[in-house]
Amino acid sequence: MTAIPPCTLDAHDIHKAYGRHQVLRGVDLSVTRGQLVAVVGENGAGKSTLLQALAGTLPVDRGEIRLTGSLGYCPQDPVLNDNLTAEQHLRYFAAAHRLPDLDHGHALMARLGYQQYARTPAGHLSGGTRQKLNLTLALLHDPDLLLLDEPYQGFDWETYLRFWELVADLRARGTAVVIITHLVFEQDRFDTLADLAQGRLTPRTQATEAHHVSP
Ligand SMILES: Nc1ncnc2c1ncn2[C@@H]1O[C@H](COP(=O)(O)OP(=O)(O)OP(=O)(O)O)[C@@H](O)[C@H]1O
Repeated sequence: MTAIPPCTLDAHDIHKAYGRHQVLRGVDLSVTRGQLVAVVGENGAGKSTLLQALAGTLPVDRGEIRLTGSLGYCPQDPVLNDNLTAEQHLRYFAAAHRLPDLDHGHALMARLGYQQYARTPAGHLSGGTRQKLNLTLALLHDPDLLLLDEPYQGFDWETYLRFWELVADLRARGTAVVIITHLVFEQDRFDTLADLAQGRLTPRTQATEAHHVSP
């Protein structure tokens, strides 16, 4: 009998309230290697709350989250030190992840097209470039699971297309990716659309022919 590969992420019965405002009311989500999952839902539905909970940056009130492997998390608002350059951010994060060099970081910078800003303090970067750096930092250690909260806000069209090429490569190598998105036109790109409403997540499996839609 073939063994079923373990889920990269397995979240069960997640509850989270802010005071008396119950935002998550029993969310279940399983993500396997190479799976690309979209989390959709209205403004205020709790998508960012869910991603923060999955990333472990927000304690939950109830439920269980199991993660196999390493995690990369790209929050909605870049968490950068305005006084450090893009290059210095790479250096700090590389040290934190005990990476031997910055080669991967430099490759990501080049791929996302902002290497000319390597020596610019983050406080002087444009919103889109800050977002590119945010994404680079989440990808630096080549995580097994990537959680992205509206990662392409502020990206120009060229960068947006490069972003999707990058995601396709990651997925082909087995990275599991969860993305919060509001863009209806791109929803065919995902294996699964998971709808967050009334504090619960309802997954819808996409048609298989939709996997390789060109930009
Ligand atoms: N730290 C907080 N304290 C209190 N309430 C919060 C906090 N963070 C979020 N909320 C509330 O929880 C609800 C869910 O917020 P969240 O940001 O998770 O929604 P979202 O689906 O990501 O929204 P959007 O699509 O607008 O980004 C909202 O009503 C929001 O006001």
